[in-house]
Amino acid sequence: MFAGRPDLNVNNDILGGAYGLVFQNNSWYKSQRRYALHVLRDFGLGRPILQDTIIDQTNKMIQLLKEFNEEPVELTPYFTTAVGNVIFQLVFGYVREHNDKELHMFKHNLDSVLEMYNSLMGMLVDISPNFKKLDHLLGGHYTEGLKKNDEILDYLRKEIAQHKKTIDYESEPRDFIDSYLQEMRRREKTGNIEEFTDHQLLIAVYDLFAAGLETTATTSRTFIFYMLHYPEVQAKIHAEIDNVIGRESLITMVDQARLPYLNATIQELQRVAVLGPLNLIHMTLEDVQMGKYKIPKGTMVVPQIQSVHLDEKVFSDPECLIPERHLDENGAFRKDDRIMPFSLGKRACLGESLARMEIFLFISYLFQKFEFQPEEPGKLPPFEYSPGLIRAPKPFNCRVVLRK
Ligand code: HEM
Repeated sequence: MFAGRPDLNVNNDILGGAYGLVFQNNSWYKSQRRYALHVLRDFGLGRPILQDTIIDQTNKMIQLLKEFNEEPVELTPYFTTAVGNVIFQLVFGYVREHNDKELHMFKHNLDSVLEMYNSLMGMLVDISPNFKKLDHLLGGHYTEGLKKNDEILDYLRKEIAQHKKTIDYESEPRDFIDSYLQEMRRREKTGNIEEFTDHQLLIAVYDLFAAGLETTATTSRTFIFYMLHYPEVQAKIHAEIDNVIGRESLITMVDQARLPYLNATIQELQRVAVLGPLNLIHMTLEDVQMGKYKIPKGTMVVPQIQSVHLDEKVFSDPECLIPERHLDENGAFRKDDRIMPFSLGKRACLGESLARMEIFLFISYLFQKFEFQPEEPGKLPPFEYSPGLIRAPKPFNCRVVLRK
């Protein structure tokens, strides 16, 4: 009933209409969602390509951070490279170097487009496209955002064209684009193309970056932010990793169940950090009766995750990070369904398993090797956030100290 998405005018400008995996047409979202989930499962579980990429990217990040020799560093670009490369691997079948200009330009362009959604002009355009005529009076950000959007689309079109030249339709797919092209070919043969078109592929790929990059990178960076504020929690994570895994051993997803304190801290972080306070907009697909209220079909609904995560009736001291609340009396991890950073229901995050794998592996490896300290003793980064749909701590420096 709540599984629809509104038809936003901004999406006509950015995505050419209701396509992709986030804002796609409400009558066929299920088939696209199912297909994307199938591909993610294939690369994540069927063949552990993504786990290998995450571990490789984390090791590269560790090498780069060592080079700072404990001098202050801002971590955003390192998480951008690592998370960006996991999506590059998934979608394009290759990764980029840390200092690769195109990867960071790609992320910069995506940030500009996400800002458009949140801008005053973005909201006005949703009321009427005519407001675009006033963009120059408000600084021209909307027009600028559309230029960046064109650059992203051009980049993705080039990648898809390259895949079309090099794909082997009979072999295992190399990545998401190959899988999708093979599905299109199968459907062509049966005369059943439906919504599996070039444009849908383009926007689906776009959405994997738009939905998967900033979210995962910011969650990981916010984890470090909180560990600066809670050194006693950091010390317990170190102790658990030392006892269970050791300082040198490889960590894989099999080890996750052996690290209850780390799992509890990640769950608690995802509760307290409220990465997406306003979630994504939903729309009712039919009339809904909720108690005494009737919500007509086609109403926009904005679920507010923080109304649960930060409700003191649900969690005592809701603003404090207390991993122990997710451990039972034997120290075993308790998953809490009231904590829903990936949302709920038919439109819940499509990349949840991938994101969970990334966060677990990044964090476990980084804390196996490093202690994270404030830039100066006692100089903690303030709880201040950059404006936007995603609640991201403002950039902060920290010292990355190799554990002896
Ligand atoms: C920590 C990381 C992440 C968080 C917290 C997160 C959270 C969310 C949330 C709250 C939604 C909205 C669900 C709703 O409307 O009810 C969403 C949707 C979505 N996410 Fe994620 N996400 C993360 C990572 C990822 C990754 C890695 C990918 C894929 C590469 C991804 C792909 C998507 C897609 C495609 C949707 C739209 C689903 C639909 O409309 O059916 N996300 N995510």
